[in-house]
Amino acid sequence: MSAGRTVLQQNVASDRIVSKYPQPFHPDSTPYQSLNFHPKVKAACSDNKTGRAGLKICKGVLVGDVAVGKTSLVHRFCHNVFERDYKATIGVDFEVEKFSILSSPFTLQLWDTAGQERFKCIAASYYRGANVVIVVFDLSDATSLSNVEKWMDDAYLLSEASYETVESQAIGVANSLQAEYWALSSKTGENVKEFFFRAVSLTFEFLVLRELEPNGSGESKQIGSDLLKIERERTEVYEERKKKDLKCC
Ligand SMILES: Nc1nc2c(ncn2[C@@H]2O[C@H](COP(=O)(O)OP(=O)(O)OP(=O)(O)O)[C@@H](O)[C@H]2O)c(=O)[nH]1
Repeated sequence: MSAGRTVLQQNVASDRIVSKYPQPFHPDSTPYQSLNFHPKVKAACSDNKTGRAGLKICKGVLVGDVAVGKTSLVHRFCHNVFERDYKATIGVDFEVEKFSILSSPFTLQLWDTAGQERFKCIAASYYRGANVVIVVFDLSDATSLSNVEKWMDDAYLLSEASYETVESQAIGVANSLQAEYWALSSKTGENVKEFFFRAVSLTFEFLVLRELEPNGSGESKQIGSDLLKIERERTEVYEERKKKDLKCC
């Protein structure tokens, strides 16, 4: 936790409190159209005698091409710093951020994976059990967008395109993957907090709803599991490829 942040009860910093449903980057850039937390989630959190909405942890994994800005994004959000000099991630880095969402504690584990080809196999093992997968690309590098689909194991190639064209294509890619798109800058900090608040709140809502289901932790097909579904498919394809050879570390 950065020095200078006010720390409240349960070790949650004052700037990690979510009381309103964070909105998407753009209404067209998300499959999640709710404007508010689910009424059941609100009710469970306001009447938390059962403790059902308490002590939740979620796992978020950042993936994407080499040097697209995964580490910078994590450092901007977790420590409010930006480093101009590129230092390659070796293997995987790990951060923990504590939130209070609708007055319930919620912990986000962030796994920042390396984009370099030689670390891909290591990164794949960290995807398992992820509640949210964040695929990062560089808006100034159309190739890194075309590789988003490689990361999600879908074939879709982009030609040379302007920033606006890349962005509208990115929204299309996100829509086709049932994922949500955000443009942000780790350099200036623009949209970084909004993005993580959104990601952690959607995951929180999903986990609370899943717990409120009659049979407890039944498999739901909403938010987190969509992301998990994509990831599971990705991991399955990866496992298949691994069997067929592929130079793996
Ligand atoms: N202008 C600008 N530069 C950025 C931004 N985010 C990252 N960078 C720069 O991009 C370079 C790569 O950033 P990293 O965060 O290390 O990239 P990465 O994806 O973690 O790299 P690997 O872990 O090796 O895959 C660095 O020189 C950063 O300063 C951004 O939002 N704007």
